[in-house]
Amino acid sequence: MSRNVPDWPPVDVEPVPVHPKAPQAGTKLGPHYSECFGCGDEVPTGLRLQSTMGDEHTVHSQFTVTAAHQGAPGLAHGGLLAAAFDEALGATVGYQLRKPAVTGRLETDFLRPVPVGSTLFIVGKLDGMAGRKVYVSANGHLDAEDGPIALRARALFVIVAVEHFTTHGDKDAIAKLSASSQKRPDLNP
Ligand SMILES: CCCCCCCCCC(=O)SCCNC(=O)CCNC(=O)[C@H](O)C(C)(C)COP(=O)(O)OP(=O)(O)OC[C@H]1O[C@@H](n2cnc3c(N)ncnc32)[C@H](O)[C@@H]1OP(=O)(O)O
Repeated sequence: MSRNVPDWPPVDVEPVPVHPKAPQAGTKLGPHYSECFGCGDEVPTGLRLQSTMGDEHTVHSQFTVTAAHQGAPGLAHGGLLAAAFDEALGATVGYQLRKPAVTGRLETDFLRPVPVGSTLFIVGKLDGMAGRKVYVSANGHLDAEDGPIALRARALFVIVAVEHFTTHGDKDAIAKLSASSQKRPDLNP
């Protein structure tokens, strides 16, 4: 079945300026915040995505689907898969720009069912930037780096000031993020 996919990025973009201190290829990333639903190691019900820097400005993330992630019997819930991609795309942006950014728009194509027990190998890549807008996309391969693509996602992240998190979230957000970051000397060269 053919699918009409709109142009991407949808606007003229510049290359994304990767931060000179972005982690080297092969570096294991995250959790960027121990209480993050997507990657945190202190969230029993979290997705626990594990990410690694790849070559050519990519980030590779793995997400294993458990019984807690079901929608239909034996199959992953679609919204939860979108959450996993939000995390993987956010890591692709955040670790490479080293600037705070939030998801403005996220679109997901579900191409194959994702069974409980399977692992998605998600490869996120930076597609370009226009002002504060960062365009990023990812493919999710089923059960192997070169497995069939089960999901595709595209997102717009918007760079924000750090005050975004203290104003709208927790007044101690910066201290909490900093404390999580201090546990990761590999990310603070
Ligand atoms: C290492 C770190 C790893 C981190 C991983 C974390 C992964 C998880 C990431 C998340 O889930 S973040 C949480 C979910 N997202 C939010 O809660 C964001 C809520 N939305 C907002 O706070 C604001 O709407 C937002 C900051 C996105 C934008 O508000 P602003 O007032 O700062 O900017 P503005 O509205 O002027 O938009 C800036 C540009 O983006 C464009 N834009 C914003 N939202 C858009 C949208 N939905 N679609 C298309 N364009 C959009 C907007 O048109 C504009 O384009 P131009 O510069 O060309 O004028």
